[in-house]
Amino acid sequence: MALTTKAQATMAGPRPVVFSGPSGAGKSTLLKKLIKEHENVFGFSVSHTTRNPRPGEENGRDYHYVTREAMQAAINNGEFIENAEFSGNLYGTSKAAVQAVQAKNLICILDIDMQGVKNIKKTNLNPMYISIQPPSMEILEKRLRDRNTESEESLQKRLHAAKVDMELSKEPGMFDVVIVNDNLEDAYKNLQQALLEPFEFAKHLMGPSAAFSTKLLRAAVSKQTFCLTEQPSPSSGSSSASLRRGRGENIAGKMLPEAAKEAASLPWNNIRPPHIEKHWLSHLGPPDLPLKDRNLTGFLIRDVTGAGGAIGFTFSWDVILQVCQTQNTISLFQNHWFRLLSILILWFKDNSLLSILVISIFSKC
Ligand SMILES: Nc1nc2c(ncn2[C@@H]2O[C@H](COP(=O)(O)OP(=O)(O)O)[C@@H](O)[C@H]2O)c(=O)[nH]1
Ligand SMILES: Nc1ncnc2c1ncn2[C@@H]1O[C@H](COP(=O)(O)OP(=O)(O)O)[C@@H](O)[C@H]1O
Repeated sequence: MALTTKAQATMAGPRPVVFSGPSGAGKSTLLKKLIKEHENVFGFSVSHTTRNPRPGEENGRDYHYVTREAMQAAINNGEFIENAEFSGNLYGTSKAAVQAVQAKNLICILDIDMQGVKNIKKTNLNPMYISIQPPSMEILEKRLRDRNTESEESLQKRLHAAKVDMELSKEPGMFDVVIVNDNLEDAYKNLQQALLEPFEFAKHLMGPSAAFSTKLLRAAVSKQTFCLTEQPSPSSGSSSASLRRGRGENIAGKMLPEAAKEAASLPWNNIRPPHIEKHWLSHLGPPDLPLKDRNLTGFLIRDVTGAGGAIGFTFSWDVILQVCQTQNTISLFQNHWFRLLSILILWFKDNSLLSILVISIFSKC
């Protein structure tokens, strides 16, 4: 057995995660906790701002604190992915800030306001969007007052912006996940669930190989499409063969042999919690969605067929099967010649384009 994913060539790194929500909703509180607990997985995109640092904030860690002139010059120079005016100050995400996180192969977390969300949607960053909302305006105001960081004027501006934000965030499709931060523990649990569910499953599958799981988590969170297989079988020989050919470097690198060993020793029943399976399958889109309209940017593959080792292949046999099942072309795969042809192609050519071509041609049959 093996687990693998492969990113589409156009993806620069793991898929980022955007956090937005009214000032005082609890974004920083939740983000700091998340990043602290998973520092090998998530990295914070340090924005630029013209506002003054608050006590305890650090230049370069919380924000890059700059003058309006310097920031405007950098914006004019094309150094920013997005920027916005909020409560009388400029804020912006520089290209360098995101690149710095992605260069470490971490999932980049952005904390931006609603204007930022709208502007990011016009870029090709393709993040997951999470909205953190307060339980009510009254509670938001109390938290902002208790935080004791704002003047009355700044507080009023934030409360005004919060009303607009809370309305806009209800727009369908604006966010992938909305978390109401009432009880902090519950909100954090929900956040973890949204981000880490694939990871939990992977951990369950992979056992205690933390380093591998971490890599898998990154892969899992950043890919939009996951494929599950039908029939587990305890074959891991083919995977190690692929490994020996040095094809396992993509996500798991040197940890793969260890992971494969662990996985081989796991019992085969009881490894697919149904709710997680449903969650993953939902990423494939509705069954009648044509292949070309699916957001097939990557796969998490369980190689259970013994048909060539999923490691290193963009599309293993089971993935093709899964994709085609959703397209009702399953009968195709009952054709032994086609099976043989696809296995041969996958075995000899680690070439995703060719696989896509084969799938496309045959799925139209
Ligand atoms: N568009 C955009 N908004 C940002 C950026 N950095 C921070 N913000 C937003 O600016 C707003 C004010 O942030 P801040 O002054 O730290 O106050 P706080 O949210 O009350 O802690 C928040 O809604 C942040 O999400 C950025 O780079 N771009
Ligand atoms: N669930 C919660 N219950 C009570 N207080 C909270 C909760 N979440 C955050 N806070 C507090 O509310 C204030 C605003 O949170 P913060 O993380 O600074 O919000 P944001 O980053 O969205 O502006 C902080 O003082 C924080 O300690």
